[in-house]
Amino acid sequence: MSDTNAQGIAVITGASTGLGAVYADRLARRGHDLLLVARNKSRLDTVAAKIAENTGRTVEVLAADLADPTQLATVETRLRTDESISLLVNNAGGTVFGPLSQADPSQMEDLITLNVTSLTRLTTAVLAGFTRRGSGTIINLSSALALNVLPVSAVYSGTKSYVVAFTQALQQELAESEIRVQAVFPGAVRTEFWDGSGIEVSAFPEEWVMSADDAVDAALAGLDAGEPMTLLSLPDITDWDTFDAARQAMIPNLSRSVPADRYQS
Ligand SMILES: NC(=O)C1=CN([C@@H]2O[C@H](COP(=O)(O)OP(=O)(O)OC[C@H]3O[C@@H](n4cnc5c(N)ncnc54)[C@H](OP(=O)(O)O)[C@@H]3O)[C@@H](O)[C@H]2O)C=CC1
Ligand SMILES: N[C@@H](C=O)C(=O)O
Repeated sequence: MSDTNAQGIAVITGASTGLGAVYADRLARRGHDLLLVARNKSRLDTVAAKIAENTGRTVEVLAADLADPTQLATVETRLRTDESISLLVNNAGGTVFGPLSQADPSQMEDLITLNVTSLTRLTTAVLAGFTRRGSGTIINLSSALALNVLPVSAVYSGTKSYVVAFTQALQQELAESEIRVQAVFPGAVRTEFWDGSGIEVSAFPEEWVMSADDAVDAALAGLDAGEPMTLLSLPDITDWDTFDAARQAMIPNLSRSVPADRYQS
């Protein structure tokens, strides 16, 4: 699945800072031209100018709020129609941590719109061209909190679990094609993600928190190795295989004409 000396445009959402800005740098160094998406145009311009100067690649920016249907549609149209696009990183995402009983429903809805709806619509849009051209790569940012579900992460963990199921289904749908889909599970990474989230990343022990540089380099190493699921700090990836094998082992018994014995009197 390596895309070293890559061709084509890589589209990275949430590229104005954090993991997205590092993905942009690394993918440009691998030979991609870039289309960078986020809300803050001046920050995007700064990231783009630096990468263009360092790598000589063409770097375009598209300022868009992916939680806004009209602005999202503009990005979708570009993904659906630009035949040069070869890679999409669905990285833009946010969080709010706290008990759901005290949550603002509108804020939760906005989180779902960004983390789930925009990722789904952008993937659908880019797949149209990937399917026509018979190749392409999609990288979906999930989270360790898809697996480490906490009392304060009902909506965030829910959105990131969606990313896992969505990615697994797509991997099956596209298994016979040259289109690759990877889910990435970062643990805590030192970025602006934590600002205003309800949790101070500075309160975590140093050994829990990865740098954005290390996180993206590890994620791309997982991509190069052909991993469908990349759990950045998990020492043994076969732990994931064991976990997923247990899920699959249940499948033959998940739909039967009669309830399980324990539900019958
Ligand atoms: N940091 C961490 O500990 C972890 C992060 N992740 C995931 O990794 C991904 C990247 O996180 P990280 O880099 O840390 O986050 P940051 O908060 O550092 O960056 C988020 C990026 O998304 C953009 N963004 C936010 N909202 C929108 C929006 N409505 N429309 C368009 N762009 C938007 C931001 O730019 P702008 O404000 O300009 O729009 C920014 O470029 C997320 O999906 C996150 O859930 C997963 C696990 C752990
Ligand atoms: N994955 C991180 C947040 O999304 C974490 O594990 O804290």
